[in-house]
Amino acid sequence: MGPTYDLVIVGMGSGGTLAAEFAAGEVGLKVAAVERGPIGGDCLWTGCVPSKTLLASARVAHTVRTADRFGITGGEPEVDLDAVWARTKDVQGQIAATDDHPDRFRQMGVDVIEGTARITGYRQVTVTTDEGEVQLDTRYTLVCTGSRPAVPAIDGIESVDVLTSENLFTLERPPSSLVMIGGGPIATELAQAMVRLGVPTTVIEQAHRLVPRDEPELADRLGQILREEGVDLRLATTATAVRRGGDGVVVETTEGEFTAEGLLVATGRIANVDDLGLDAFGVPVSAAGADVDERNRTLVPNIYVVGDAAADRPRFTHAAAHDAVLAVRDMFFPGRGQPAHLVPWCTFTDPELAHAGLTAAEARERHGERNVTVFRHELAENDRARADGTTEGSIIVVAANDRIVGAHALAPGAGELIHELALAIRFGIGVDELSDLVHIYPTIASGIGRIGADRSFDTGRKFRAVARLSRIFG
Ligand SMILES: Cc1cc2nc3c(=O)[nH]c(=O)nc-3n(C[C@H](O)[C@H](O)[C@H](O)COP(=O)(O)OP(=O)(O)OC[C@H]3O[C@@H](n4cnc5c(N)ncnc54)[C@H](O)[C@@H]3O)c2cc1C
Ligand SMILES: NC(=O)c1ccc[n+]([C@@H]2O[C@H](COP(=O)([O-])OP(=O)(O)OC[C@H]3O[C@@H](n4cnc5c(N)ncnc54)[C@H](O)[C@@H]3O)[C@@H](O)[C@H]2O)c1
Repeated sequence: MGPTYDLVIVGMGSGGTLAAEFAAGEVGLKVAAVERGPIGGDCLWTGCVPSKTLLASARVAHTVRTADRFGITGGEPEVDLDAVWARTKDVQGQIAATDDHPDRFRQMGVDVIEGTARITGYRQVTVTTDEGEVQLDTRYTLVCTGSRPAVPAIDGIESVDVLTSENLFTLERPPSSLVMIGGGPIATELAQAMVRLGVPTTVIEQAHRLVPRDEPELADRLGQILREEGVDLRLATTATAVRRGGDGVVVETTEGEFTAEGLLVATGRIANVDDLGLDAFGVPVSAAGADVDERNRTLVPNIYVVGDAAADRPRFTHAAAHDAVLAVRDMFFPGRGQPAHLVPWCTFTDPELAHAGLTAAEARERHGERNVTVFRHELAENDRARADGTTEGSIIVVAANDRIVGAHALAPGAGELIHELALAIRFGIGVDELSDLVHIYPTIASGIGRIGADRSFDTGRKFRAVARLSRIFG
């Protein structure tokens, strides 16, 4: 007799839920899915959903605060933090009751098992449930166990209550002031949200800019915007010690001391692979995750690892979801489906900062200085941005040998408009061709068309100049 299951999925977050939907709902495989907490994972409970919900409330507060700019009487908004926090829980509840409800997966034919899984054989997963241990025999195992916040070993950190993305959203209300250690996307989004909601916030980042993986010029401008909104941004500053004091927490840094009621740490992640037992079967694991190739295969042919649990993979919901479906395709329809060539991302501040492909510096390093051209559109010259009063930002397009290899936007809705440029990178489109698409006026994205139009005008001019010279000298 063969194994009971075609596929056992460990972890029902961004990767696991999509894999279950595809494997059971679309392909009709016999699937078991093990989850030790509520379905939805980091994205629903501690990540994307609560942070974006918070940012939405913060945007409203900011609009009220700055309404005068639009000829409407505004003023300092009265923010009910309990209600703001309750709203995030409400939105989470709506998703948990619909898209991420266990019964939705059961209706697809998935055996949803509540418990903690371990890999106990090449084709076996053991689950510890409230009722005892259950052994699942399976042809394939897909591990999507996610990651958790890494709390750095700063002197004294164990002596204070540390907030992270895991517990911030479970509070009834946030502290009255915050120091954040780390200036990656988590702290950057939360710092703007907090300050707009009236919670004084200091950000301590050891690098010279926020979101250091993004296009430096745009990251610097975002930092400037956050400063103007009131974030006490301390760049090139490292937290060295933490202690109780001043009715809260004192953070000692290389640039002085900072005090607040609460301390939030967002200094990166640790993959949830340490106690899975993967290493016993020859799969190397570390804090970065389990070793996988570009198709998320481990050294064990029937065990795949995707999402935040995989080492050196982009840590985003969309990346986990794409890789999870690709892994199932690979298991049951080998060779079908493409690994993600390009994973764009966006930091959902206001304005948003979106990223696809190479930064200008990365392009120069890869393609050579003289083969790289950087094109830009300033929102200050964009009619829609003028009308909306959102002229702070730019769209930057990086081309190498006339093909687009990178795109970066600091703009309202940058996370939406970056897709067009990501597609251009994916299919090797040239900057000239951007103007082949008639862009809707007035949109921010029309700036992309303008980059293309200016470029083809430029190319045409150069072409005509060369033709003229060759007529004269040829
Ligand atoms: C504050 C914050 C904001 C974010 N914002 C964004 C955003 O805007 N956009 C974006 O794309 N990404 C965002 N992310 C990142 C995103 O949340 C993660 O990249 C994504 O959720 C990873 O998906 P995953 O499937 O790998 O893991 P998860 O979705 O975390 O799922 C892992 C699941 O596995 C379960 N599990 C773990 N171990 C076991 C075990 N042994 N047995 C059974 N179950 C187990 C866990 O309980 C969990 O449910 C954000 C993250 C944070 C923290
Ligand atoms: N909008 C989004 O897509 C989004 C939003 C939030 C998080 N995420 C995902 O979650 C991941 C984790 O985010 P994150 O912000 O925790 O991590 P991160 O690794 O991206 O950033 C951590 C930052 O902390 C700094 N740091 C580390 N130790 C420090 C110290 N002792 N003192 C001062 N600074 C220190 C680092 O220089 C770094 O910039 C991200 O990489 C991203 O993949 C995505």
